[in-house]
Amino acid sequence: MSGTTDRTSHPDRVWSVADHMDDVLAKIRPLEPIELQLLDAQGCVLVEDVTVPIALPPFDNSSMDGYAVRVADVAGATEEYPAALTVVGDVAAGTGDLPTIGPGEAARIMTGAPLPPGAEAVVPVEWTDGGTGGGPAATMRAHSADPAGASGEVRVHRPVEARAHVRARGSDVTAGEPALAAGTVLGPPQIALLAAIGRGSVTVRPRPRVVIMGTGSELVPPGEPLGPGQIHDSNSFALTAAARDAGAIAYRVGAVTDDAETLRATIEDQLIRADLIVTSGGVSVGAYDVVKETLADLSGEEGSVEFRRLAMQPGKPQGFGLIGPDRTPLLALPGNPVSSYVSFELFVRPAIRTLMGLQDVHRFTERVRCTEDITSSPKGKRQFLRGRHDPVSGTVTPVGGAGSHLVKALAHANCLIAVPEDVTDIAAGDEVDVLLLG
Ligand SMILES: Nc1nc2c(c(=O)[nH]1)N[C@H]1C(S)=C(S)[C@@H](COP(=O)(O)OP(=O)(O)OC[C@H]3O[C@@H](n4cnc5c(N)ncnc54)[C@H](O)[C@@H]3O)O[C@H]1N2
Ligand code: MOO
Repeated sequence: MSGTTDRTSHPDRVWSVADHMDDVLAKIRPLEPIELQLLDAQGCVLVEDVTVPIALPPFDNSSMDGYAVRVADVAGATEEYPAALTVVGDVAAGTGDLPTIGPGEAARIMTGAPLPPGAEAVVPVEWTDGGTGGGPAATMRAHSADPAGASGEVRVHRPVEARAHVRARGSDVTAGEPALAAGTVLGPPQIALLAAIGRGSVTVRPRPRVVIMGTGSELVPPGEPLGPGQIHDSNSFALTAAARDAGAIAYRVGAVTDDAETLRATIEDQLIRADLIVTSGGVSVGAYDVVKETLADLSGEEGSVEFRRLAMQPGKPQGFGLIGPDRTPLLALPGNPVSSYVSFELFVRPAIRTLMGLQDVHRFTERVRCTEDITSSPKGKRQFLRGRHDPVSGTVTPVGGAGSHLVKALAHANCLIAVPEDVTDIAAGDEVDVLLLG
């Protein structure tokens, strides 16, 4: 993001979205790498170059259920004039004890089983009589139901070329070649490769542990009845879900009442398990805005949190600082539900992804045509309206209004429409930038 050069924190300063984001990201470092079990490393960034220790496949093996044969024995075979071979045994996947295939012999072989010595190719069972003495087989009989299938005679109906239906040793990877480079994000396919080459653990940057704290004496958890003046706590749930979605291990702390001592004690308790703390609510100018009241007073060993006004709507009031002995980053988001979510998308998500060591920390932005007029975006502020992006027509339609309490519209949006600071009106058909939320 570009930023202006004025970084002084004068209380009257109004921060641009870009400057606040730059300031947050400049003070956050990727977490130290640790060794994690493979599945715990999902979604993490690899910090080692992984080399293949063993060839894959480790041995020549069959790609079909069928018969391991010598090519000359089945040359010219047809259904009318089949090649009759003596079955000398079964080779199941996992077998180490292999029969040797001599002239005129075959072994029943299963997909993934090692090609036995002497065999040059595999004939699928469908090209044989399956040892029944009848017509073409559709399948093999289970060994448990017909142990005799591993012996007797099989009639082969078609010839095969050398190495047909054989997966060669090392045809996937060879020992010593690079498997994955440092910097790779471990998704399911990368975890497949690591497991296949025998890696049970890898060195990665861990997922950040993010503590999400709702604040406000009016808040009641969903599932409990509301008393007079109360509302359900939705922010701590939305932000916890968003933190998980960003890649974090998220811990939700139920709503803390508007009491400075309780808030201070709760934050102190949570610091032990947090790489990042996110609060919602209590950052404006009211008489009960205890997040601001409590955190603005921190000093010395406790660290510090600065409260700012941003040229942004929603999301004007924001707090950011480094607190506690480890200087844990804390982002204090405004309480209005849409404000807290939009603030998360713009500032917390990139912070989480920076802690993870990821390169792409921001949501993808696209420029698309707006289907409706947008009027009265506040001058001098970057407005983020909720929108429904249609990738087929390349358009976006605003959902709901600008109110930062409109949770339903948020739930029906799949993008944020960014209206620049110097723009107040957008006409239907004009192009706008959208941040894609999916
Ligand atoms: N006189 C002024 N008043 C306000 C200003 C201002 O500049 N001058 N700014 C407004 C803006 S913009 C915002 S945003 C809010 C921010 O307020 P707070 O961060 O102090 O948030 P609260 O007052 O605690 O709550 C605001 C609103 O959101 C509801 N809320 C809070 N937490 C939750 C939650 N976990 N789940 C669901 N809803 C929540 C709360 O009940 C309030 O309705 O300040 C404006 N005021
Ligand atoms: O900035 Mo507040 O976040 O507009 O509702």
